[in-house]
Amino acid sequence: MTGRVNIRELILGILLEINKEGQYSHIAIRSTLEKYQYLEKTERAFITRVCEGTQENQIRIDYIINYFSKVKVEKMKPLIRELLRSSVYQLLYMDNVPDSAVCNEAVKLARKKGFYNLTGFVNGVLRGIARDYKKIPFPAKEHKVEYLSVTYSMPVWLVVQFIDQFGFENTEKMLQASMEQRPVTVRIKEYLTDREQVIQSLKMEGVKVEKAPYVENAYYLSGYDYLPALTAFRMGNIQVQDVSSMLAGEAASPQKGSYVIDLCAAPGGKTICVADKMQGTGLVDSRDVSEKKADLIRENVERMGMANISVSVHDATVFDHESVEKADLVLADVPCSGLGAMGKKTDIKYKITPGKQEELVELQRKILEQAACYVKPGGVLLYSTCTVCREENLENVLWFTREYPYKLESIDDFLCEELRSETTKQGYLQLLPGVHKCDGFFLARLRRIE
Ligand SMILES: C[S@@+](CC[C@H](N)C(=O)[O-])C[C@H]1O[C@@H](n2cnc3c(N)ncnc32)[C@H](O)[C@@H]1O
Repeated sequence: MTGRVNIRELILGILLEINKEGQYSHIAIRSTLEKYQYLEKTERAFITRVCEGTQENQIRIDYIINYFSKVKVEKMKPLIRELLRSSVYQLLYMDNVPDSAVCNEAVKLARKKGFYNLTGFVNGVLRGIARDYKKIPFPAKEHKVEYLSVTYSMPVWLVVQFIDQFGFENTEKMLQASMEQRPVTVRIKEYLTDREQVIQSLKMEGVKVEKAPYVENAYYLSGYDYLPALTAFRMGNIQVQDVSSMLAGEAASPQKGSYVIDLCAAPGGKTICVADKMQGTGLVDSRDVSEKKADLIRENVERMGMANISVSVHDATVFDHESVEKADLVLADVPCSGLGAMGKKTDIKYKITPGKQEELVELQRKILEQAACYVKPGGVLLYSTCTVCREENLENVLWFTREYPYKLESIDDFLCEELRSETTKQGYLQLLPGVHKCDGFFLARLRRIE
């Protein structure tokens, strides 16, 4: 590794930024990598892997450290805590890094950062773990909450909520799935696009293309270096989107010529999907809360070559007189806790708290209140989130149907046989990672009755 900078010191800096200063992990990692652009590819990969892995497995790693250390993790100096965490990750999850190197580097770094009196402590804890890791008594399966929390590094309050809502078995499937890697999923554009030709072009560039489940034009891609460099991407024939999100477009299923308002649209996934389904007709009025977000939509709309989309900045919690009873279809793909995609965003599970969840429910209902006014009588409101929490999903929809003149209507006609169930007949679908073959997601189709 290069002598110019200590890679493990950079990792320490990133982890402190995330856990002490509350930064999102992908932002902290990205800004460090941008700052040190001269690093070699292997060094960049090492930094990303250790930071993401340490974050993802933090609760389990802390359990291990606490077993070997008299001072508990939460009482440690932040720098020593992050140093131990990232070193334990390397010891236990990275076979190609020798244990002695991990321990020596950690001791050197503790000394460099001025913690001379703690070098013996750091050394003792790490060598103890390297030697006796197999002796740790991890929680047994009978202790359901602790077992799931430590095995899958999931905060206890979320484990309790999940078991209550989905039962133990489904919760374990969800948590297991959240730790597995899945290939990137893309939607191949429908309108004026020859799907077979797009697949051929991807294959010719060495990409492995596999059919993804549930949606006709959903595919898994792997084996490429840089997705934006692929011809199919540059030509606007494919759009990165999880199958769960594509299902919102399926359930929305707009008529040709419709006027659609997408209230929370960035980066534009569902906007594009719905506009594509209208085959160049009608208009999708695509909105988000800031200019920065609107630009993200514009970038994607332009690349995909969609003419029936207009993009603007609008706060969905603020009433818009101009839109009253104008839309055939309103999409309310609201901000949410994002726990359906916790496998992709490793720190989401630590950032959300019961208080933040309550605030989100309030925001979601505020957006729904406005959305209710924009749908024409007889029109459709499609509510969706990328989370699994009942409070943000079914409970919001049931509240909405009590307060506003809407009723849930069956989505069975828009879904493949495999996804149809009692709830889809009633008008909603809760997807769970590990139970379904996609991210966690919720969608409900509501018809305005007066
Ligand atoms: C789940 S994401 C939307 C994803 C998007 N529909 C797609 O398919 O690509 C939620 C969006 O809500 C936006 N948002 C948050 N608060 C908002 C508000 N008050 N008004 C409008 N949009 C808001 C966020 O900026 C974010 O882009």
